[in-house]
Amino acid sequence: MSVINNSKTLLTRKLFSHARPLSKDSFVRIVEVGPRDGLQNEPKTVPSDVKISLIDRLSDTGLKTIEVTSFVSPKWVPQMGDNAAVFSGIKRKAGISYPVLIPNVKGLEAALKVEGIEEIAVFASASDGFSKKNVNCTAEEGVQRIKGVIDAAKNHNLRIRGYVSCVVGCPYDGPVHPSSVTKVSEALLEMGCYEISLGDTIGVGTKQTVHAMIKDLLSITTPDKLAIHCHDTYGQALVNICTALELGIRVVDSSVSGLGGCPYAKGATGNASTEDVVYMLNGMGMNNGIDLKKLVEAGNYISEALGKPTASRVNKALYQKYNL
Ligand SMILES: CC(C)(COP(=O)([O-])OP(=O)([O-])OC[C@H]1O[C@@H](n2cnc3c(N)ncnc32)[C@H](O)[C@@H]1OP(=O)([O-])[O-])[C@@H](O)C(=O)NCCC(=O)NCCSC(=O)C[C@@](C)(O)CC(=O)[O-]
Repeated sequence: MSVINNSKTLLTRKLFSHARPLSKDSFVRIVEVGPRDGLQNEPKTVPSDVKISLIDRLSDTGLKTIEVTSFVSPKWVPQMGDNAAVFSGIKRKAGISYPVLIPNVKGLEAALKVEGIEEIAVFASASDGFSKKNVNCTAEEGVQRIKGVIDAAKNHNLRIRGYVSCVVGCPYDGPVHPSSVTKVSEALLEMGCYEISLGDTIGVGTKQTVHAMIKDLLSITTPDKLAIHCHDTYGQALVNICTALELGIRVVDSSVSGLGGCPYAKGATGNASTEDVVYMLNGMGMNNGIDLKKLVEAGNYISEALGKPTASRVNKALYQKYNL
């Protein structure tokens, strides 16, 4: 289906024109996690060429960071079993970082065999319950395992991003105290992560709990070392992202078409959709460098490939209503 035709150009310009001239300070970097966080939870195998085509489309939208895949055990997450083929198949563009998620040294070794991997992401949990289900060890053991990965990665000059999951609530342990998040984040920063992405894995956070969690972190670090990663299970993702922006965070993780969820976090839905985040940022006058129309097209591509409706409200409104 043609996404745009000439007769609709005027309408399109109107719809996509709300970005205002912005100060440098207001730039927000979006980390697109759809190809990894988004697809890892899909029950049916997504063909590698579909994943590659999605990433190539995303590379044309203006995104500066696209998480491509994970090198986790295929026994645990079969959907990511084609990691090397997917990474090798994409057309990498200059100026875009393509991190991959790494759980252990074995995963790092596998990633190092693939040409072109320059950035990795490691992941820990602020709660024991989720850590045990997700990586088969306690949160503390998980941090020690990550240390091994980071020490080895440093020998290869890789950039290392850190995730902390369950930053406000755990599906197994319940509410998570901010101090647990601060403790794990501090350890990862000290080990050499350039940034910590704060994952509300099951989307239970509210303005108040997310605010308290970030405030606690700001006693040991600065907002430029933090990113926010919200799942939208309870419809709070955009509010929680705004809360992070108000506290000075300028990196937002999101997932095209609102794909996603973690196979080991029961009931968790997808991330905040990248289309919704970009629309919101544009409306707030916060520059992000992303072409919303191309993003909507990428979102529509993957929704059609998966045979399910988009979870993005903005995608629905712009694509389906106006047939762009
Ligand atoms: C960490 C382990 C491996 C421990 O799993 P384990 O079973 O304790 O590990 P193991 O060392 O006993 O290995 C089991 C088997 O897996 C193999 N194996 C072991 N490691 C690898 C590897 N890297 N690549 C390929 N194969 C591997 C290993 O060789 C062995 O194979 P076997 O001998 O039975 O044939 C496992 O628990 C795992 O892979 N977990 C990952 C789960 C996952 O991917 N979860 C989703 C990502 S996290 C997330 O989504 C949250 C986030 C980041 O988005 C932020 C947020 O939203 O909060």
